[in-house]
Amino acid sequence: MDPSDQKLFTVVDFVIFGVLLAASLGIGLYHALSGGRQRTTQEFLMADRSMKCLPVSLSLIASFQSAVAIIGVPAEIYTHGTQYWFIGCAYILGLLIPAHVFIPILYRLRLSSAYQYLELRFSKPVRICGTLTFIFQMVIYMGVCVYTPAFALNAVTGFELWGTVLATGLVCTLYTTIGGLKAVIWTDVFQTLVMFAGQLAVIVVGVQKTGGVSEVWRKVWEGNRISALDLNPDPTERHTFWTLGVGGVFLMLSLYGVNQAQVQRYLSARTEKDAVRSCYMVFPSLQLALALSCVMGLVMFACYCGEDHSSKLGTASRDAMVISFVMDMLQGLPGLPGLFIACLFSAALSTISSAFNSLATVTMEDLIKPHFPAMTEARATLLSKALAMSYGLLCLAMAYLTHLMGDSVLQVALKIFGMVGGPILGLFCLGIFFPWANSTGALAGLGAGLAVAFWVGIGSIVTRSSGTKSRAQHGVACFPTVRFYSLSYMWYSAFNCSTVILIGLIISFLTGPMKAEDVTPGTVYPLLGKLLCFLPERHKKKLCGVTPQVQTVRSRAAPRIVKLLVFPNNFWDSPTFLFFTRGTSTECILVSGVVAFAL
Ligand SMILES: CC(C)(CO)[C@@H](O)C(=O)NCCC(=O)O
Ligand code: NA
Repeated sequence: MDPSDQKLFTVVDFVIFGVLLAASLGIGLYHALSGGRQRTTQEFLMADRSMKCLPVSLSLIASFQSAVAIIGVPAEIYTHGTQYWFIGCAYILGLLIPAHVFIPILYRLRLSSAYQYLELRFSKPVRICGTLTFIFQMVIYMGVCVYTPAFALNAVTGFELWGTVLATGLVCTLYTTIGGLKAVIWTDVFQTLVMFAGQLAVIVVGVQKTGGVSEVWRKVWEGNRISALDLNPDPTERHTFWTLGVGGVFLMLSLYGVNQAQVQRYLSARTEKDAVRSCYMVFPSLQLALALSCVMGLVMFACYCGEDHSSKLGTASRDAMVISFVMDMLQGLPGLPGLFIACLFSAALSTISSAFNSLATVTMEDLIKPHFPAMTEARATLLSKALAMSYGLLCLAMAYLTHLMGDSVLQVALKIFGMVGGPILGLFCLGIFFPWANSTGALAGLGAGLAVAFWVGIGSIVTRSSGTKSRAQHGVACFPTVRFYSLSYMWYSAFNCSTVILIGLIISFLTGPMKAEDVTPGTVYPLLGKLLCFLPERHKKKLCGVTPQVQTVRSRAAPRIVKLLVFPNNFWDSPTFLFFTRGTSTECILVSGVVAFAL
């Protein structure tokens, strides 16, 4: 560290940063020594399925709100104005659909890994392909997450880059390995609060130094940074209402609907109601997080008036400029630079800890356990801990790979979500909404989805064109493929998800669609049945695969044989009813057993 930094960071700052690390480790240690002492995989990976909704909801926000968002969003607003803020519109459907479609289905199946669903609905190979795709996504993403704060800090303050990466990775690995999911969730709660506090501090000080709210407003208004709703339908336009508000819904679904890191949190909730409620509670907090990042970008603009400070920093990165702005603002206010660094690292730690734990879970549940059904619980837990630790170390290696990429970090992260998360979302949608889809279709769909995703994604990197077109270039005639490569990255999730569904359905129909009675009960959401509620009952049954199965069982109440009509996919209409006929009368029982009455 050179001498100028010693002015920037006082003892108080180092203490605050130290407290963050110590508190995170302390929470890890507490959960290693309390409760069941992390001796079962149920506790280590599922937090004993006993979490209440408040910690779960704060933890849900923390998973995908990393230093990438803290630095990347202000950099985006500073450069391009507030258009990105409209992604907040996508949070509505992006959280309502997970709460009312994905959570009920996944929670009621009592899964441990989201990808178990794929085996129940399709087959084992689909589950394994889904799991491998998820691992690929999270491993690349966590590299970006651990690298970003270290890189930005290094560019501005001269903190040793690889030392910072190593420290973050190791601290996180340690508390994740000893404390399990409980520690991950409770550190998330603490870290989310630190994250909000740090951003708020920068904004308050920044507004004050720029001369008050009205002055900030005047400058960003005159500087043309307040964007009107852009309704341009062109899919190559990087940020418009359609790319953000509609494409963003698919991005949100891939993160909040089917990503293991989030699904694991829903499954760790005490009850389904807690899981749904926590998903609802994400909405205001995520809006707050978005607003804080956007306002920080505006304050930065008001302060610098759009000047290009990158030459001063010796780096062309807008991301590093955000840190330099923050340090400018907070200089001479003991404690605040430390709080902001703590905020940055809180965001990063809470994301990579979720990644480590979810990766350990899927590797254990989807790849290892099925092959060793006789494994003892003690050994399985030990192995899970070893996995969490190995992914921690792998994360360090991935940080090095990110180092070689070099793009706006926000764009890199959102591209990964779209390119790899989009096809996984497609796989789940195929299973949940289309009862005819079969296993061959799912595999072909996933393969095609990933192939197209990488074709467009890599094409855009090579031709440097993903939605980077400016208005001046509109008239330029391009080759159709180049235009294809310039698809806005905000459409990646929707586009890749649709490819999987389309190819999946075509192949399913060619190879013989799934019959209603072969679909595992509880794995399909009768979407068509809900949409076509005006149709007569028997047509609806055909369309959404709710033909009752006739099962003959011996009832305990009446020891003779009764016929049981089970509506396999109609479980959605909770509470679930079982109809059974006895002689000429039909009886209906509420499965929960609270009410039983004769029809
Ligand atoms: C995931 C969203 C889009 C939700 O607003 C946002 O948190 C975001 O832009 N995240 C970027 C990725 C990251 O922060 O690691
Ligand atoms: Na985070």
